Amino acid sequence: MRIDVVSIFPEYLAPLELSLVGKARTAGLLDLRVHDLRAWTDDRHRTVDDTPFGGGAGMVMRPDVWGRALDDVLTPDAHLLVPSPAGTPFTQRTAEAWATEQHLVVACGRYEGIDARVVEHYATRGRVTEVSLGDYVLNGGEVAALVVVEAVARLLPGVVGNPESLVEESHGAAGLLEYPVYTKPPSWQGHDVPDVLLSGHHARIARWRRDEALRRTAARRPDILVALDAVRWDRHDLEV
Ligand SMILES: Nc1ncccc1[N+](=O)[O-]
Repeated sequence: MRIDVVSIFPEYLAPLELSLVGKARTAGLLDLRVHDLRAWTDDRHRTVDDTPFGGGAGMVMRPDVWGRALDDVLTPDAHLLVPSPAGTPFTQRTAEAWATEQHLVVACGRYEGIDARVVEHYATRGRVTEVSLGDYVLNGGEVAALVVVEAVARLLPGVVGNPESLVEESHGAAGLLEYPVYTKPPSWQGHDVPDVLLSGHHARIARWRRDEALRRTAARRPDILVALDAVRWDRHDLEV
């Protein structure tokens, strides 16, 4: 998979050189390219923004600079992603879908955003998705780019050492939150590991883990339970 990220702060994406994503790149599983949007400016001051039509505070990123950048970076099968608080929510399901793509291009906007005609124009030529991490305002799309790249890259075959570890996760296939995890020592600061986990009784352990996932999800994310109408569970299991 190839991922291009375009930003006026390319150094913001430096953490992607590290760890998991770094390994994926050296293993040739991920071709990640980070670009400085200012490389496509056409003036001495390397200007990327201007005042908004219709007035209002802040600045808007110019369509012509983004157009030259995206014309260079996009390929016919690319999916253009534009992080924005006005985007559609990014979830594990989104990450799974995008992990099967050939080419993702992330356009990181700053200021008040990118001139709307950029999304409009490229939507006529290929797939474009305005995507949101959540209902809060960041100063730009770079943090979202880091999140999207990590969430997608870790799903690429061969990137995570043990694919099994991708299975039992929060927001995994069942959509529930993950159960609590423990390791040695069996007792720490007066807190003991639940006995069932030391029992070696796999069926009971699996049941306990499922119950804990349901309990946590009901307590912290009832919205997920409501959405998971397909989940077969009895309320009495939850004892909540
Ligand atoms: N929440 C956001 N704020 C600014 C830019 C991008 C954002 N996002 O969620 O992708």
